Amino acid sequence: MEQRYATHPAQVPGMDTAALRDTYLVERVFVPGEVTLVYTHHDRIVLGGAVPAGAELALPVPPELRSEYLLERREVGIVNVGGPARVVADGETYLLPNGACLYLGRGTRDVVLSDDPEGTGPGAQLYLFSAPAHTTFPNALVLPGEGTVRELGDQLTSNRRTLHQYIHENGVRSCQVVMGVTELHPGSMWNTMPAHTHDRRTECYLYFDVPEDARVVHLCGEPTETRHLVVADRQAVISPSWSVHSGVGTSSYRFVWAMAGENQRFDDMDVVPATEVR
Ligand SMILES: O=C(O)C(=O)C[C@H](O)C(=O)CO
Ligand SMILES: [Zn+2]
Repeated sequence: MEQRYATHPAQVPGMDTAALRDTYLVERVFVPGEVTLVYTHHDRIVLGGAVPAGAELALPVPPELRSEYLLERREVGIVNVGGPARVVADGETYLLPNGACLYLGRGTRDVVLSDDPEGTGPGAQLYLFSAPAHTTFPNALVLPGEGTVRELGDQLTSNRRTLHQYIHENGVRSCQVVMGVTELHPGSMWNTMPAHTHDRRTECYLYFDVPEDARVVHLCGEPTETRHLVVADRQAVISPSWSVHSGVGTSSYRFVWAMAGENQRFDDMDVVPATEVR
């Protein structure tokens, strides 16, 4: 499993584009027929993707975790960003249409990922976001639109968007993971502007439904020492607790946001007025 070690904000000014991308961007999340996992030491998050491509994929247990199975001491949030999926967890079957979110708690041992055999169209693409878990919460499936919905932004500021909270304090309960999906309305391009940081949590974004010829310019770094990453469809960004995480696309898109750390309070964020960003 690829490992990304924790970074200090003072390292960023010395990073060129390649170093920024090697450190904070995960370019190949979805590989047909595989489960890919990346371990970041920022809050010991494991993120990755599973593309069954007609096969059945078991959640792997990377030797670096020194566990009997992936969720022995962990929990995972899964969002399907592809075609209809099926997840069988310790014998329980969950069917995930595009946009659905499944939470699997600590102690869930046998997890098998596949395309929904009754599904049609493209194959499943499951985004995985895992954090250490100190206790067990029940497995739970949330279908698109069933979570807590927030309507944000305005067309006039090109950031009109719908934010779906799935795993959070007032939704599906978990130890650390907070997870949801934000969709930009047609013609809106900016997410998370004004930007913010939250020193209590690391946050990762997986951008998806980015047209093939489009890109998202993702703003990162400390508020007064920003850098950017040019992100393509189905690529993920690791945002340390001290980093802003905002993006503007050359087209509208969706993204999965997911956090882990000290608390699970979604609104616990330190907003940075656009006038103060450098
Ligand atoms: O578009 C947005 O705004 C978001 O999706 C914000 C993220 O959920 C986030 O950064 C929460 O801390
Ligand atoms: Zn955030």
